[in-house]
Order: sequence, then C-alpha cells, then structure tokens
Amino acid sequence: MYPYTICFIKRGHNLLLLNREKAPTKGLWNGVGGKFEPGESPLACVLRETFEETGIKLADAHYRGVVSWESDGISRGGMYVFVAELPEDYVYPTPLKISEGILDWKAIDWILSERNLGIGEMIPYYLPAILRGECLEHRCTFSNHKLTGYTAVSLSVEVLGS
Ligand SMILES: Nc1nc2c([nH]c(=O)n2[C@H]2C[C@H](O)[C@@H](COP(=O)(O)OP(=O)(O)OP(=O)(O)O)O2)c(=O)[nH]1
Repeated sequence: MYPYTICFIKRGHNLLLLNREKAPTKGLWNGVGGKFEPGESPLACVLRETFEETGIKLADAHYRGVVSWESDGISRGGMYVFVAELPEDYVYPTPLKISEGILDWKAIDWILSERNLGIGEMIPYYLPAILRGECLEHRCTFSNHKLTGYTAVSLSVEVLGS
C-alpha cells in the first residue's frame, strides 16, 4: 500500500492543477491529492482530498495505476493515480487561491510541452499514458533530488488501487 493519491481533473483540453505552496513539488504545478486517512480506500482518499482542496464533489474517478519513486535503491513512496472528467461546460472559475497554493486550469499541450520546468518532475513521464487510459506502474528513480530513471511496468496485484 502506498501512502498517497493524486487526481487529474480534466475539463475538455485542460487539467485543474495546483501550484503548490509547500513540498513536495513546491512551486510546481501538480495534480490535487494527498495522504490516506486510516481505513480509506484509494478511491475514498482521492475523492475526499479532491473535495477538500477544490470543493468539487466528484461522483467518481478512474483509477490509472501507480507512480512510485526510489533513491539509493530504497523505495521512498508512491501514489495511486486517478483521472476524473468534468463536462466541458462545468463552471469553475480560476485562478483560485487556497491554503495549499493556487488552482488553475492548464492546457494539456502546455503541461506536456518540452522543457516545461513548471510541472512536477515525474509528470512528463507518466501523464501521457494516464491520459491515454493506460493503467500501469510508473517507477521513477531519483539521485540527488534529480529524476535519473524511469520505467513503466504492468501492475502487480499488490498495487491495484480501486
Ligand atoms: N511525498 C511525495 N508526494 C508526491 C511526490 N510527487 C507527487 O506528485 N506527490 C504527490 C502525492 C500527493 O498527491 C501530494 C502530496 O500530498 P501532501 O503532502 O500535500 O498530502 P496532504 O494534503 O495529506 O498533506 P498534509 O495536509 O497532511 O500536510 O503530492 C513526491 O515526490 N513525494
């Protein structure tokens, strides 16, 4: 079991991202999410965290696998990844300042554009597969706080999140 969830809320060609006030991914745009409360399933956690951070009460979110990270050969953490789709006419005015940072709609093309240093460092690796609907385990390796390795593998039973 990994300790975190993350959600990418999609509306048309945009994702609702959070420019984070604090670590991890401090100062960068990332999905919304957070840590599990005792006894929560990944889906319950991501629906609660999404509501707490955005005020959006999602009816459902689609499980898209796991992102995990390690350094010095030791597993340091991981998160269950979800995508939720809102209707194109869903009204959610941004930018919106919240205690965790600033929420805003960011175009998927902008998020995934080359050399975009403003987004969470693992996002360029795992987000394309997630948006294609693939459900994988994305493994990232860090050395001196820099991402130095990435592989995507089939999900093993233990890390199934829904
Ligand atoms: N710990 C950690 N989380 C990460 C990394 N990269 C990344 O996208 N995340 C995600 C997982 C979560 O969605 C989010 C971190 O959650 P958080 O610390 O804000 O959790 P929380 O809201 O429950 O925290 P808090 O209010 O209790 O401090 O960032 C990373 O390298 N380390």
